[in-house]
Amino acid sequence: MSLASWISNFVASITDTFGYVLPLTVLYLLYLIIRYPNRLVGTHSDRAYVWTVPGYPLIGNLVDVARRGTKKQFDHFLYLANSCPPGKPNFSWTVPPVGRIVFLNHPAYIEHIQKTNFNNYVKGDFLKNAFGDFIGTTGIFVTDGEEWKRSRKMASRVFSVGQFRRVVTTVVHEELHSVNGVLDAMTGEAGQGTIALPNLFFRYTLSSFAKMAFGADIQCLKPDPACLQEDVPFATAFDSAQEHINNRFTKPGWQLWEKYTPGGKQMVAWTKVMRDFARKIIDDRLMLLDLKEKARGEEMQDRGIAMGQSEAALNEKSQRAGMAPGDGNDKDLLGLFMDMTRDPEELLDVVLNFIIAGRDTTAQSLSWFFIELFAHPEHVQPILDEIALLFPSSATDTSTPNYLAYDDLRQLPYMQACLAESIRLHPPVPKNSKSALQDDVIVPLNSAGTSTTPPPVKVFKGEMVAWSDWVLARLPTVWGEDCAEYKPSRFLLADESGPGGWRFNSNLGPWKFHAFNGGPRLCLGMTLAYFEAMAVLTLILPKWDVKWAAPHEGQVCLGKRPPPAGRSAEEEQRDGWEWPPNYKSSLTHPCEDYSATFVRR
Ligand code: HEM
Repeated sequence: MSLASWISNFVASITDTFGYVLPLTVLYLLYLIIRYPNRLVGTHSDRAYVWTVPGYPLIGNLVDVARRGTKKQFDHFLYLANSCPPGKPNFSWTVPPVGRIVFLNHPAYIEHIQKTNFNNYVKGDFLKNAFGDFIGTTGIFVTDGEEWKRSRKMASRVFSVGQFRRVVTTVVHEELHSVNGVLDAMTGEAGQGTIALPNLFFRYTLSSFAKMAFGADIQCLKPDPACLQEDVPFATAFDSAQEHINNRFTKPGWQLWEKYTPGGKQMVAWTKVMRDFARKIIDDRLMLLDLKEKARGEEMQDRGIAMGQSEAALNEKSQRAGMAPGDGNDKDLLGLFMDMTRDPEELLDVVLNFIIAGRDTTAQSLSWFFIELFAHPEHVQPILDEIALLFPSSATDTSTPNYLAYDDLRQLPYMQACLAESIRLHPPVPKNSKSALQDDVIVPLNSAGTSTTPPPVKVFKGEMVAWSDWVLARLPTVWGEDCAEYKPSRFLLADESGPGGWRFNSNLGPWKFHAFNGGPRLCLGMTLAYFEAMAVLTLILPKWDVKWAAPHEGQVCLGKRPPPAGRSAEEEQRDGWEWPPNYKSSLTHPCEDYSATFVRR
């Protein structure tokens, strides 16, 4: 029998048995598997420019993403970045429903995305959907185009006014008073005590932020250590919802999943607690404003009546709510935004967007700062010397707390460098992405603006580009061979006229030190974040010697990594760990909570 007649007999026997549909489907599947052997069906392969990380036929890298979850992925990104073949520093993977994601591993590409061709790269629906139920769909974080421009314009005005600066200073000093009270009571007469430090910082930033944003005291930080044990429903709901959203990014089809699982129902409940809380504050404030305006109107009509007791009472109420009497000086964020819009839903989104932007980021930076300081105690004395220049009495009298003024930030370059270096290594926004509106070739320019090293990258319409500041901080091509070392000197310039002979090095620019983003969407709260963090450090460091708590002192971050080799159980119990022995290795959040021992100086 010839080959042709054998094939025709074979096909005939198959179609006789199964009809046409099944064999054609199988053939089509085979074709798809051959066409997409290691990537998601329907995605582009761009072998010329980018290394495609091998995945499974038709589903791409889905298994990898689901298996690693959010916390283990950064090590893997770094591993992949270091595994890229020569000449192709970027890699891509494909995941449903997003499609192809191109991971960029050099600041020059990010500059192209966030500045040179800014309009082509948007946050897109993926992000809006993931965050929408939590912080709304109209806030600065999730919007693009004209909608984002409007939010940005409003927010920039707020950040540039002196009123906001005054409110920030007053609020931060109030919170420092509480932090000081907690630590004083905790160290007590013995002059020593142990505390869950990140918990304190999360409360410090949340409490400050609620006051700055709404003029509301949510009672999560008081000058009493007992407050650290109290549950704050708004904060609990906020934390839980935020963690839940993080997981959405590694769960394709999460919308469907959430419809039928308890996790989805919980998310609805958390969102309700949070939004109801914020909505009530906004409604009350809008009502007050209406009343005030009405009272003023009546006063205009009938001078002498409205200026009586009722106006005084309104002023008192409004002051308590964070608004200033009379001419409206010293307004909080909400007060300033209310000058621009009175739409309660829009105001709600504005405020929640700001809380998400400003609270965790600063608290995490502080938590990591101390972890680095425990590992590098040689930086403590230069910081103390610098504080002593600003607060001369602090070297001898540690009973009076230091309250840093907003305008004195520049007087602490060494401290700022230590903080910036820890933010570089542990960026609070460790990864980010954008969607391409049109096909594009990213042609990175060198400093002369001419040639193209690293090589160009092609991006197709609808694809995502992503980067990780955590990974970039650990690439020798970006920060040199000592990239993984904690070296605040990267952020210091010798300057005879500067405090302690230093000046903070801001010449690195937003693309190399990219933790605060760059281009038109540069973080609006950078100075505020430095102020909040440096103010609390100026209070704590001269007054207490802070150490990683030993297990017998109540370390809560135990068992997460092995103790150093060669130490007996008794020694470990007595001395604690030289923690973290391998803290440099990886994880973005090694320990959400850890304990620190404070010893009165
Ligand atoms: C160490 C602290 C902080 C870090 C590392 C940080 C970092 C960032 C980053 C990476 C972005 C870009 C996010 C994105 O586009 O997805 C961003 C945006 C933003 N940040 Fe910060 N941030 C910090 C603190 C703050 C604070 C205290 C505020 C005050 C409210 C703030 C306000 C904002 C706002 C409003 C945006 C949106 C800008 C826009 O899209 O136009 N940030 N920040």
